[in-house]
Amino acid sequence: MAATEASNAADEAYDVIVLGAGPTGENVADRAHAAGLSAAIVESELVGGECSYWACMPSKALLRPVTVRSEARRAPGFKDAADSPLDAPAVLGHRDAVVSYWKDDGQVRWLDSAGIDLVRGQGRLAGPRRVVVDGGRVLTARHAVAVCTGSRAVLPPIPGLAEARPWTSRDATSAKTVPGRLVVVGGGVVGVEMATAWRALGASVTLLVRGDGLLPRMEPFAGHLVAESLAEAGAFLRTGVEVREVRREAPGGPVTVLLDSGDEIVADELLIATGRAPRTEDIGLDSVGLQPGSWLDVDDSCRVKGVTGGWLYGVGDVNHRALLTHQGKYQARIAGAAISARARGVPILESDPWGAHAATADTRAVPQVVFSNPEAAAVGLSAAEAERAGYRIRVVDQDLAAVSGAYLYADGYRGRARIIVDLDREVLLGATFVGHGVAELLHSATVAVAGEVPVERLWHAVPSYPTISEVWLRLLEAYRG
Ligand SMILES: Cc1cc2nc3c(=O)[nH]c(=O)nc-3n(C[C@H](O)[C@H](O)[C@H](O)COP(=O)(O)OP(=O)(O)OC[C@H]3O[C@@H](n4cnc5c(N)ncnc54)[C@H](O)[C@@H]3O)c2cc1C
Ligand SMILES: NC(=O)c1ccc[n+]([C@@H]2O[C@H](COP(=O)([O-])OP(=O)(O)OC[C@H]3O[C@@H](n4cnc5c(N)ncnc54)[C@H](O)[C@@H]3O)[C@@H](O)[C@H]2O)c1
Repeated sequence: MAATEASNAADEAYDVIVLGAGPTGENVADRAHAAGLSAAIVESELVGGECSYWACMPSKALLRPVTVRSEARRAPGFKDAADSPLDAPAVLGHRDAVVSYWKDDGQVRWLDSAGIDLVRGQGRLAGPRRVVVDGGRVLTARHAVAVCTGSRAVLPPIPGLAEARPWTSRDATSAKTVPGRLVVVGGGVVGVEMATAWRALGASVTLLVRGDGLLPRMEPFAGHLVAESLAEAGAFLRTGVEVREVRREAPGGPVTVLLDSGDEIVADELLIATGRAPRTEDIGLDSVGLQPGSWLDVDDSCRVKGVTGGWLYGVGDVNHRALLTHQGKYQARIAGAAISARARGVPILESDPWGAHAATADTRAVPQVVFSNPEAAAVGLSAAEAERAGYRIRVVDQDLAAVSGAYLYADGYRGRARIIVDLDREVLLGATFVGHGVAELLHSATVAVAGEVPVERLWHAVPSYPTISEVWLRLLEAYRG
């Protein structure tokens, strides 16, 4: 259909059309509907998206028993009981239940109850404000189209890799049996979490990392502590290696991974966890003057730059601002508010930093928990990022094991905490915690960073005794001297 073709009587008109019913798309549609706009959401697979079926939910279902067992092993009275291997079929069965057996009835019911129309099929832009579903049904948007099509795993151009049919994150989160030997390529979040889970479920795991450590986007001590614990769990970690070639002679047979060093590793499965690409190659971006396959370049209200009329939004993974479910949902709340304000003709949007229509946290206060064993949790800038950005900073470190709450939490507790203080404003730019039980500690730091709470006021935020949160006190004492 020509990009300029006018809408006709058979077209279905909505105020807002959302492409992709992942966590982000669901929330854009919900916010639009809550503001009194009509909304349709187009989904080609399962309502709930990657997060619900092949990412956050199944991966955390696999990892939770790993953490529980590890903590139980450090609790007097439990050690022996927790020494036996994990019951892999039970863990995999629980994972299947957590993802509702890859059926989306529950999420569809939620869409119904929220008053959002679901259109099943592959959506493509066909010119301004127009979406064609599966090449037939035509939807038109009075105010906005929000592209929330997410991301998929990338396969690097390694000879023989595609032919070897490696696991991607989808296979690693949905596999029905435990491979005997698993090679994982990539030391980022997916690589670390999946190496942790499958090692604990009984696989012999070799983790191949190109750089010099794990979790390179976090403070270096996070990667060190997680690597130490993976090694103690029996995983093999090889840093500074590059995969040169991959061979699988027969489908389902063993796979051989050849390294630059000349070494060969033979395994039953190979997981490639080397990052993501946007799902924008076949959504008609060319019909509105954009490059198919590109990340969507958006402003702080998540409106795509350079599109005449300003009706196109890119929200969630697809804009590459922060590839996390909670940030996608946050962006959805901001974009939903901006769409409805613009639809009402509000003359000036609240687009200053931290305004209602600016996803400011995306650049200042992104929290992330890596559900490794131990957990690694961080928000805001690392020391290296703060220095690169030109801040005058002081880095304050504390041994988490020295806190009474940690001492009681687990025998032989190991962990570390760091805050980054902006010396000019005396507020926190970032914080990192590594150790058992720190996932739930992170939000305190997120409030401090996003709230730009002055250090002198944080001094009055008294942590309960004896909790791991008491590390806040130690950090502030060390800073104030
Ligand atoms: C293994 C793994 C674990 C993760 N764990 C976490 C975690 O613990 N915490 C966290 O915050 N983040 C986690 N993430 C990241 C998280 O999954 C993503 O940030 C999140 O799913 C992004 O949401 P989204 O709605 O933008 O995209 P998606 O969840 O990818 O949803 C996009 C939807 O769009 C649909 N779609 C695509 N193209 C079309 C089209 N043309 N027409 C119609 N529909 C279309 C897709 O079918 C999909 O349903 C993890 C990622 C991976 C890979
Ligand atoms: N708990 C969580 O919050 C969670 C869990 C999983 C994934 N995620 C999100 O999903 C996204 C994707 O995760 P990911 O781990 O795939 O990506 P990533 O970008 O975090 O890590 C990919 C790693 O692979 C390395 N790499 C790239 N090409 C390579 C190659 N050819 N050979 C070897 N190594 C190579 C990169 O240097 C990088 O360290 C992340 O942005 C993350 O935020 C979040």
